[in-house]
Amino acid sequence: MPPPPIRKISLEAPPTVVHVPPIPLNGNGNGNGAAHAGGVHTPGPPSSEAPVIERMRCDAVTIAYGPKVAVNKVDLPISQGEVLAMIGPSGCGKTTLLRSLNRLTELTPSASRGGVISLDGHDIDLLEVTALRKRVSMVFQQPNPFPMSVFDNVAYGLREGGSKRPRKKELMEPVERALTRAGLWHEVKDNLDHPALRLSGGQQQRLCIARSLAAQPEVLLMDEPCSALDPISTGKIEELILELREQIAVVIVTHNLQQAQRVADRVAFMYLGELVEYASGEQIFNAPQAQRTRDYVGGAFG
Ligand SMILES: Nc1ncnc2c1ncn2[C@@H]1O[C@H](COP(=O)(O)OP(=O)(O)OP(=O)(O)O)[C@@H](O)[C@H]1O
Repeated sequence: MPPPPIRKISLEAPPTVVHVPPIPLNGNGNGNGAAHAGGVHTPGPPSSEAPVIERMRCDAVTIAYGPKVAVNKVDLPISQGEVLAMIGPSGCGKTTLLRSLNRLTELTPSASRGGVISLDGHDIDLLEVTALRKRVSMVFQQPNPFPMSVFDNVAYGLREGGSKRPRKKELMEPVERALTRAGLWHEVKDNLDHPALRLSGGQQQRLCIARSLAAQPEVLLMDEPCSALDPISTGKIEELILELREQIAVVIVTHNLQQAQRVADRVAFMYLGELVEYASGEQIFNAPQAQRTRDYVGGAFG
């Protein structure tokens, strides 16, 4: 698909666009500099000092719906070993950018994209799309379990694509592992044959995460995963996010700035399709560089 024409978005006051510096792989192995040094930003460091490894990268990514540019020339690294939160007011392009990471934007006929998105150095446009979506998996705002049993929901990703259909017995161990990683095993282990739709909203969302994890993704994209959940379920998902970041790259879109403070090592603040500031959570919430970021995290606009 040809890249869309790069149009200047008209802004009353153009935001300061901060170019993304390369992530330093520093001595403490988490690439965060002072991100964990204290202040309001409190995600615990990965327990095993997991190294930060860049898995994906956006270079000059522009996405338009017809003539309307929704994301404008965004450069962004996405790394395993830390959680990236995308924040910004409604309509600033967070979801559009997130969905482009596993080419879900292609499902919207009017959408076109320019720039390059790479996964482990390979242009995702050159990858087979089903394989890409297994490697870069998405959890949506509303839990969307399939109308089948708890077990079959998680086994779905394992059964897909293989030349031979594995037996239920062979699937039990990977299903248990995925449900355990999603923090749901103990709540459902005696009811694996029950319909998934009978689970609570929070359990359904963790089931969807387990279904994604069963396919062993390298990147997990989460679009407002807690917006439909109560505080206890939200807390469980946030704990899970912090555990997962050691093994995979996690990107979360959230409107909830407290949530971003709790879980994010890195934060990308977007405004009107531009990446205004990309920095550690510590910097974004305690010492933002751009006036627009200061206004947003300070609550001057939402
Ligand atoms: N399918 C679509 N067709 C046309 N325009 C779209 C489509 N989806 C999104 N847009 C537009 O693209 C821009 C960015 O939308 P997007 O949903 O990515 O923003 P967002 O920051 O995720 O917003 P929110 O926080 O409200 O979910 C908006 O102006 C929106 O109206």
